[in-house]
Amino acid sequence: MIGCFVTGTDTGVGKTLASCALLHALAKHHPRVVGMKAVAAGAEPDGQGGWANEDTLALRAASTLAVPAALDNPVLLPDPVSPHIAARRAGVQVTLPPILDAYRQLAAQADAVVVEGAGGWRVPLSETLGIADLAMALQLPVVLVVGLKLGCLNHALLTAEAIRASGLPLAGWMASRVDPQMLVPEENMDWLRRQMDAWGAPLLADIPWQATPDPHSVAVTLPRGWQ
Ligand SMILES: Nc1ncnc2c1ncn2[C@@H]1O[C@H](COP(=O)(O)OP(=O)(O)OP(=O)(O)O)[C@@H](O)[C@H]1O
Ligand SMILES: C[C@H](N)[C@H](N)CCCCCC(=O)O
Ligand SMILES: [Mg+2]
Repeated sequence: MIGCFVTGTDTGVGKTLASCALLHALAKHHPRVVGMKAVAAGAEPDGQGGWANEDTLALRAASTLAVPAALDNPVLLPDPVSPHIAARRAGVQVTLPPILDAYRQLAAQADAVVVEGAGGWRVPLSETLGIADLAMALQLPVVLVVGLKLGCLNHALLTAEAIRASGLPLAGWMASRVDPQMLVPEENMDWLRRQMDAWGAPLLADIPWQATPDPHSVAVTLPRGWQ
């Protein structure tokens, strides 16, 4: 069973796009791939009389294994805010055991599981629990998505350092060119690439700015081993 945990330098940097691309790529050689949005903050009508999170729906569309919502999105919080606040507002205490149980059930059925975090590495899930704790409990290699924009160099290095401190392997990183107006993007990429190389983290994808995000077009660019 292949698994990874996708984190980012921030919220809104392209983790969902990157996770869907990983699923499409892995599906080329692994018949049963599934995405997991362990903790989702924000829900929309699902068109079937219920509620669903848009990241969960995107991951589901990129998965080849259909599973109950309790497995691919064990925690769904209505408000699109930090999960610890969304949970408090919903009267929910986010704890690890139900999430780990859902992950184990997915891992038992799938050849590959891609778990998308929420926001960045240190986002709180409760007063005592955070995204990093979840990644450590899952014991998965981490893929870091860097939203390429002014400020991302600092965020990328801080996040890489924190992942290293957690003891989890940093399997690689992806750049997502979220700001088409960014000045000197290649110079930023060059510095990031050298820093991440020094961390032993290869660049897995350089995702161009896409007016309509297309995970299939990213999947075909991933290195061997991921597809
Ligand atoms: N390379 C890109 N080009 C253009 N738009 C992008 C790119 N990457 C991400 N986006 C857009 O930026 C927005 C945020 O991306 P996305 O939802 O993947 O972020 P995220 O990191 O998954 O955030 P969250 O913490 O909410 O899960 C989306 O509208 C997405 O389509
Ligand atoms: C609601 C949003 N789309 C994400 N799922 C959650 C982002 C939490 C960010 C918290 C923070 O770092 O300030
Ligand atoms: Mg997302």
